[in-house]
Amino acid sequence: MATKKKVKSTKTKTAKTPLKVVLSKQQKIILGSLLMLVGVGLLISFTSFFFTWQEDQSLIGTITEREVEAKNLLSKLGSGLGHFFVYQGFGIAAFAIAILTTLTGVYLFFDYAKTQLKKFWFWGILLMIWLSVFFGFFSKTNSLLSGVIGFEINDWLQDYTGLAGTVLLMVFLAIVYLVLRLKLTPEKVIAAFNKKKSEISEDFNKAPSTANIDDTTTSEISNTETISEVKTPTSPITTTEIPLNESISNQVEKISEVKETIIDTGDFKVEIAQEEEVTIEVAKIVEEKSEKKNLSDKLVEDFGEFDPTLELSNYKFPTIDLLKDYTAGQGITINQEELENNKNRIVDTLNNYKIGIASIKATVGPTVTLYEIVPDAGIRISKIKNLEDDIALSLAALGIRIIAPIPGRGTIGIEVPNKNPKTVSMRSTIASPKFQSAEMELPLGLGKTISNETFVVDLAKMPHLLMAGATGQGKSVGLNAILTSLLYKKHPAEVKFVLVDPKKVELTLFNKIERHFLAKLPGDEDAIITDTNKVITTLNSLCIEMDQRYDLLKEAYVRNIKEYNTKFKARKLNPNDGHRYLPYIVLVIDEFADLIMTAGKEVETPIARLAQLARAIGIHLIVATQRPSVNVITGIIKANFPARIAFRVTSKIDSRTILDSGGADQLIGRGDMLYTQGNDLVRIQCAFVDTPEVADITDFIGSQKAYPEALILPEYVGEDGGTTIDNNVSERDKLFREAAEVLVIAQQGSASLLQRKLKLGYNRAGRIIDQLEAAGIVGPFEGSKARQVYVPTLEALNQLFNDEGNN
Ligand SMILES: Nc1ncnc2c1ncn2[C@@H]1O[C@H](COP(=O)(O)OP(=O)(O)OP(=O)(O)O)[C@@H](O)[C@H]1O
Repeated sequence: MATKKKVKSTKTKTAKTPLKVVLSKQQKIILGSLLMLVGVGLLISFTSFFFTWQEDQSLIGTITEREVEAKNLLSKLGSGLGHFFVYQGFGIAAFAIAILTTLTGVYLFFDYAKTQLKKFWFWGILLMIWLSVFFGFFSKTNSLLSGVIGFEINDWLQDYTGLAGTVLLMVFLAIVYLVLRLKLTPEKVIAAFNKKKSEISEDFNKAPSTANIDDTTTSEISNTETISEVKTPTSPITTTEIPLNESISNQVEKISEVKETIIDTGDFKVEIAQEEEVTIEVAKIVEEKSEKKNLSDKLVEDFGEFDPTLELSNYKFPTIDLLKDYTAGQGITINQEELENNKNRIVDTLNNYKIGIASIKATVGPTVTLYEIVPDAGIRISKIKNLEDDIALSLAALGIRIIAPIPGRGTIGIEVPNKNPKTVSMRSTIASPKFQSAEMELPLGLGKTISNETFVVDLAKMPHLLMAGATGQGKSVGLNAILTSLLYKKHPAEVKFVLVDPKKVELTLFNKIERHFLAKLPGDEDAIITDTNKVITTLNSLCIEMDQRYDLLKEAYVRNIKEYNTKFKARKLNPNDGHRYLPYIVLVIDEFADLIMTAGKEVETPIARLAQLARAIGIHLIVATQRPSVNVITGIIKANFPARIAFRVTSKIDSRTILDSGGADQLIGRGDMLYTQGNDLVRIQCAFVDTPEVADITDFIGSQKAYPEALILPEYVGEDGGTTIDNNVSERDKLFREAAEVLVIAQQGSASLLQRKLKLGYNRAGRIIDQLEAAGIVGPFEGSKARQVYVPTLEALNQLFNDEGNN
């Protein structure tokens, strides 16, 4: 329950951009020492005031004059402070102010958690007021005891409730204090009282009882050892043994005098010490207090929750004015004439096909207007759907989309593009309350829906996003809008990007925030990956990171990154055991088609693995492609990317590949897009963020203090660890060179190709392939796929052999 509450509170904390003043370590030390000295100064001046106030009294009013001499140890300042806090204020209780100020200084100086300090101040001030009122009873004998405030409150209370009433009220307040502050309960008081009582009675009884016991031991039998030595075959000896161990002695309140008892055994007499009138009073069992606070709670109390943002605690989120307002403050304007015309054309067209309309309603969006039609009873929906092209023709507009029926509304929607589409600026999306108050892990402000609502989705819930769109339709702008959203909402400690940009131009601006927001491979210079081979290494490295994160989650007994981080923040996971705060990792791949074409399975396999498993551990994928064909967006990729964005594509087939339905081919471009998360399609006008704006944002972030380096991903050592065969030229097969030429020409490192072309047996071909690998001509074994050929042309191969010959 308690943890639940905590989670909630941290949630709200992260949702709002923090505004609290955070002091640096140096500032804390300076302020702390200043407060400590002020506190000590107050202590000196108050103490001194008690001895000198009468002499200094005459100075009041003239205290600002330099010639005047005060007796207080802190001179006029001390006398003034004493007069203000002690005489005019709270009397002797004013010392609380001096003590609390000193304490505050100590807390700041040593950077202790502030929660305890707040409690000290709260209770300290209350106690001070109570004491000054209490001393008000005695202020007639000494006016300094209560100060003016204490006296006045006491006097006021006595006027209204009389002396008895005031005393009762003060007693009540004292009880409240004792119960709430010192957690005193009647049981505790009684237990303490009983303990004291038993201690006293024990002390009291000790002297005579020991004397008696001594007597008996010296006489005959006094302990069990001696009794066991006594052989008593016939009649058993009744012995009363009282183990006087410590715990019982505490509980036994009263043991009366011990006296000698004589037991007749027949043969001889045994005298044992026996206590007379043993009355055992068992003290009330005091429930052992169960320790409510474990180590983590104590750590949190002392140091506060772990704050991942502490290292960059002065980090400033980008300001809204870095973004341009493309609407120039204007919202959507409704063109009544256009609406009327479109409505008439729709009605006429449908009437031509004998479809009557019961009602029609228009919702004007930034780029399209939705006309919702309720057809007359008995009209088949498929009939309207089939008329899509005819309606489009009669409206003479590109990008008509018919939604029949609109899910959950029971109407038929016809989306008609506006004559003057409006740009939705990123600024309005970021500034919208919906985005600002979004309590999401990774909120993305994508743009505005047809009903002009800002559309915000959580990438963490998607959990991966596939984007497609023909060239120039707004894909890059969309990617920038996504990255901008995250930059406006997330601290560098909370999210890291892995950017793959084969086009080498789209994402370069983000290089400036490398040490804030990017992750890269160990030893790499650039964080933004443009080379296909590096993409493979990066993806595999992310798979290792994923596996490591799963191990951490398993050890922490949690199911996902959110629970893990909450537990880590509550200091329940020990960093010495390898636990660390886990930032979200967002992998962005622009131009996925290029990658699949060049690296195929090598890219597809780790992507599919990440997409399948990475959601729980906070790695999310955004994959964009120009060519949404089935050999790029394969079944396995599609199955793991339920969230998809389609900008305008060129054919219905492409639309089906990306969305599993048509529609994307009917869009009008320029950021007009369809979004689906597995069920409904939502038409959105993507927020527009231009390159200069992105540059301003990255400049703004890049100019701030950063981490020493980008987040370093785990090292991935590929299977190309080298073959066991030495690159020994003399031991090479006679057909080595020919084989190399065959493979370089075919650009395919397969043994079966050699078998066919050179008419070799399987074993010999395999051996030659190994030798070629050792020589660095072909890549390592890659399962069912042919090995890569590292030498691109025959010229290069000749060069390689020449170099070898020269060495
Ligand atoms: N949301 C939008 N609002 C208004 N205009 C847009 C929007 N998105 C894109 N555009 C316009 O379309 C142009 C091309 O967009 P963008 O560069 O994003 O296309 P693209 O799909 O990434 O193209 P390519 O695949 O060739 O890189 C932009 O320069 C801009 O003028």
